[in-house]
Amino acid sequence: MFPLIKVCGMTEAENIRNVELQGVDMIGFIFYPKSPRYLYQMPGYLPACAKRVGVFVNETKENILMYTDRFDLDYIQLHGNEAPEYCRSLRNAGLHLIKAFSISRPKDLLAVSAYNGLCDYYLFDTKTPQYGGSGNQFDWNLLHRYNGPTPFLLSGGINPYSVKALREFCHPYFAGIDINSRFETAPGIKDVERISNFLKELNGFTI
Ligand SMILES: O=C(O)c1ccccc1NCC(=O)[C@H](O)[C@H](O)COP(=O)(O)O
Repeated sequence: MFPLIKVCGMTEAENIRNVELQGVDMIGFIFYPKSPRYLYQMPGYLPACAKRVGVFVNETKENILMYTDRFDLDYIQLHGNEAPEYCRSLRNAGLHLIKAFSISRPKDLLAVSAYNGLCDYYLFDTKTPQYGGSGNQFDWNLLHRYNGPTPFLLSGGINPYSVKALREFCHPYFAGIDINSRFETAPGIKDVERISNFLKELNGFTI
């Protein structure tokens, strides 16, 4: 099986249930009001097998704790300019963290080491003024300068045609992928068939 699969930016109950049935490992909910995938009300279904990931951008600790409690979140994904000390304080409160880093050039990886030991995963995404969900890919070769120790999710513009590149991508700390806008019929609504076909292809089945 391919490493971890996270599907991000889900909003609607039946859609969540059907995506979870594809065997994905993590499902992300975006609690950032400026995102077109903002989850503004509790869906009628939340994942029971896939881990629940709450995505936040420069959010207060108080609100993060409130959402964690309300949605029973397994991971908190920090997608803004959150400092290492802020991550430490969330970790000390018992939260499991995924810290996102926006990558467009080698120097963007310099900030990463300050977060070592504070996060369960890093998520390397494409730099965009909207913080995430750009649908654009960055140069994955830049990640060969990253030498751990935190495992990472690869993100940013992954699409149904990324299978070959993903199967060829090799890195000792590569833990999985995060998919989002390239698998949507509308913001926040995922195309289950597109995801299903993609996962079959990724795992080596022909479709
Ligand atoms: O998806 C959003 O709208 C979003 C907005 C603000 C912060 C984070 C956001 N998404 C977080 C993710 O983990 C996305 O999956 C990631 O940015 C990749 O998205 P895409 O390029 O669309 O595959």
